Formats: sequence, structure tokens, C-alpha cells
Amino acid sequence: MSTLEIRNLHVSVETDGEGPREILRGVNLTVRKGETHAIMGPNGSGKSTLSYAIAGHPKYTVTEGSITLDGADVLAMGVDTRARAGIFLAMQYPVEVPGVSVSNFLRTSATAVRGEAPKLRLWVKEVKETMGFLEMDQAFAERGVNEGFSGGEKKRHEILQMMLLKPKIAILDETDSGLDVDALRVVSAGINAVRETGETGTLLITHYTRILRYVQPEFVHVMAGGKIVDEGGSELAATLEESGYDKYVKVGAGA
Ligand SMILES: Nc1ncnc2c1ncn2[C@@H]1O[C@H](COP(=O)(O)OP(=O)(O)OP(=O)(O)O)[C@@H](O)[C@H]1O
Repeated sequence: MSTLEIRNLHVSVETDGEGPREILRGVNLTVRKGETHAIMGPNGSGKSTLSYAIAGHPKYTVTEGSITLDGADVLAMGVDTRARAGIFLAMQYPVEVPGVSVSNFLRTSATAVRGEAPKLRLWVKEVKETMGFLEMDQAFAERGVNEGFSGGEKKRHEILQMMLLKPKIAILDETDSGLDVDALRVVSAGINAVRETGETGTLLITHYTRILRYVQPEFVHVMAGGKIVDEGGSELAATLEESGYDKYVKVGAGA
């Protein structure tokens, strides 16, 4: 069973001129295959830092603790090895890659992750069908990656990648932000389609409960001040909608 285990994770970021700053201060989290976890929390609590640390962003240094995937030391792996091991990050702000078409990007990514090129005819069919599922115009396949895409189109493209790459662990960093109602419905359907295979563990980072009406997590974790300060089931998300994060901000800052 695929399991991502994070133990006592401390992460620092290199600041401009002020040396390293500790952002994560002892995060513990276990995500198993088939499970959906939501990480919620106020601005600046460390949610994106957690996602970057798992994916291997070079600006973030793990100073203490461990991350393992099926027992293998993720921290000893480079970014590309992590992706091949089955870790996928849908970024909060997807970057443009001008001059690289979506179709080339997707096929190259799939070849790298699978270790061999997908059979062309089957691959083309799969990409077409998945784009259809996500209600994306097929013309996107020939456009530069994220080049001139709207915010919502970028997020659909992230989910398209996830559906095609079929990761063991999918980290979705604010995939819901900036989506209109229709895009939210379609993106959520994509997340649920992957989830229903039972093969992927999902870490859904969000501020809002809006997406959790479509994608119901079994586990909700609240992050504040670089730590997980509360945990529960989907009922916790409903409580947060009512109460906000105020009480957690104090807990996160205090300890
Ligand atoms: N390069 C950096 N230099 C200085 N501070 C940084 C840097 N990168 C991140 N931080 C700080 O780390 C904290 C956590 O940021 P992070 O992006 O992980 O929070 P977040 O919970 O994802 O926030 P949001 O919900 O607003 O996206 C913030 O206070 C942020 O300013």
C-alpha cells in the first residue's frame, strides 16, 4: 500500500538578505493510497511550503524530520526521482513554458514517469478523452504550456496532468482558487475520478470549504504557524466555515 509519511518536519526558506527562516515547525502527516486529506489554514501558515518540501523545491531546506514514500527516503531523492516515484504537485501558480506545446509536455512527462514512451495511438486517445472529460478545447494541446492560459485554464491543465500521470501521491495546492462555478465542478470531477481509482493518495490544500462540497476528504488538518494544530473528519471543515481560523492563529503563534 502506497503511504507518504511525514515525521517531525522542519523546513526553512532562504530569505532575501535575512538568512534562513523556519516556516514548518514539526509537521506530522500520513497519507495512504486511496485517502483524501485536506490541509486548511490561514494565509502564510505554511501550506505551500509543505507542498514544496515534499516535491523537492530547492529553495526549501529540510532541517529536521523525515519524508518517506513506501518506506523510501524521499529527502534523498532529486525532484525528478520524486516525480518518478509517484509524487505529483499541482502548483498554486502554474508556470508558463513558452515554446513547449501541451501535447509534447504531457507525452514527455508520461515517458519520464512511466520509464517508457506511451504507445502513440492509445496515448492520443487517452489525452483526447481526458481533455474532453475536463471540458478543455482540444486546441489547447498545441498551445505553449500555460502560455496565455486564464487562471482557470491553468488549473484544468494541472488536473489533466494528474489524470494522465496517475501519481501515487497527488498534492493539489489551492487548485480551487480562482475557479468559477463550472470550472470548480469540472476540476473536482477530475480529482474525484483519480480518487475513485483507489490508487492515489490526495493532499488537497485549500483555504475554502467550497471545493470540499465536491471532493469530500476523509481527513481534515488545520495548519497554523507552521504546525498542524487540529485534525478531524469532514465535519471539521464545516466548523471552520462558521468559526474561521482566529483561534488557531493564536495556537500556532504561541507554541
Ligand atoms: N522566500 C521567502 N522569503 C521569506 N519568507 C518566505 C519565503 N517563502 C515563504 N515565506 C514565508 O513563509 C510563510 C509561509 O508561506 P506559505 O506560502 O507556505 O503559506 P501558505 O499557507 O501556503 O499561504 P497562502 O494560503 O497565502 O498561500 C509566509 O509567511 C511566507 O511569507
